[in-house]
Amino acid sequence: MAGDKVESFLKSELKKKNALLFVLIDSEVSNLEASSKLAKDVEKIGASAILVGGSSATDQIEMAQVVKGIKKGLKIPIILFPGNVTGVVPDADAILFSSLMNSENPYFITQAQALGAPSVLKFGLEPLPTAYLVIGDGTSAWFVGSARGIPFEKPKIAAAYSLAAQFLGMRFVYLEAGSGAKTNVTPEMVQTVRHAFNGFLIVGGGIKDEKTAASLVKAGADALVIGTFLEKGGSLTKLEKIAKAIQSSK
Ligand SMILES: CC(C)=CCC/C(C)=C/CC/C(C)=C/CC/C(C)=C/COP(=O)(O)OP(=O)(O)O
Ligand SMILES: O=P(O)(O)OC[C@@H](O)CO
Ligand SMILES: [Mg+2]
Repeated sequence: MAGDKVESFLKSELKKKNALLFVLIDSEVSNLEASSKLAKDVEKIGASAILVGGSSATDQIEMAQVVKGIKKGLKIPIILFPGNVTGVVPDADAILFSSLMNSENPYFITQAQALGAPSVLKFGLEPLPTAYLVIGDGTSAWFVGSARGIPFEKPKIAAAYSLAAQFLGMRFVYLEAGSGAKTNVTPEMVQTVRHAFNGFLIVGGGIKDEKTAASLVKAGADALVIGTFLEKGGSLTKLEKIAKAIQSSK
């Protein structure tokens, strides 16, 4: 079984930087060359991990090639972010081994996990046990994952799921508004979840400016995920400002 290298790395990064930037690379959107360059560039400006995945990334060969290509010369970990069993590929350092706890379809709660687990073991990936909570509706993750989205204005529901995740032994919670979401998870929800949950708190979906990033970190997020901003051609200078806001706002 893979050890706890990535989890320990993230914890030590947290001590140094107080909150972390994760960059999401969608293997379907960026080609290999662009992805490798992007991964190196964001490492330079202080990202702590690269997530690779997509809710409709079903081409396992393409995913595997992107992961292998990005890895060359990269020091920060590559963490798989699977939307299905097809998202489990070799050469990454770890995997968000997630259960979409508020899905209406048991496939996304336990079945994909059972089908994917043998490959996680075979590929030596470090599983990061993650409660993946979809907030709101209308996004790919919400639709593909058959989520009953937690309303943005119901932080207590998100906190109850996070507490349940903790009692189930999960060490990561991911509050997901969905890639390209019009509105991000609110700081109020992050704060309420922070009070209930002791582990590593990831927040993503629709984050594209320093002010929002700072407010989510102040509310208690440990890591923020940014994908669409870069997919849409957002500049690295602006991302660096967001990274600085994340790392100095607690
Ligand atoms: C642990 C294993 C093997 C599988 C987990 C399976 C689960 C819980 C899936 C959750 C549902 C789901 C579809 C999540 C998608 C997460 C994801 C990678 C989102 C980012 O991708 P998008 O950018 O939304 O994808 P598109 O670009 O395809 O819209
Ligand atoms: O693409 P964006 O909106 O940055 O969201 C990132 C991530 O939370 C999506 O799964
Ligand atoms: Mg995408």
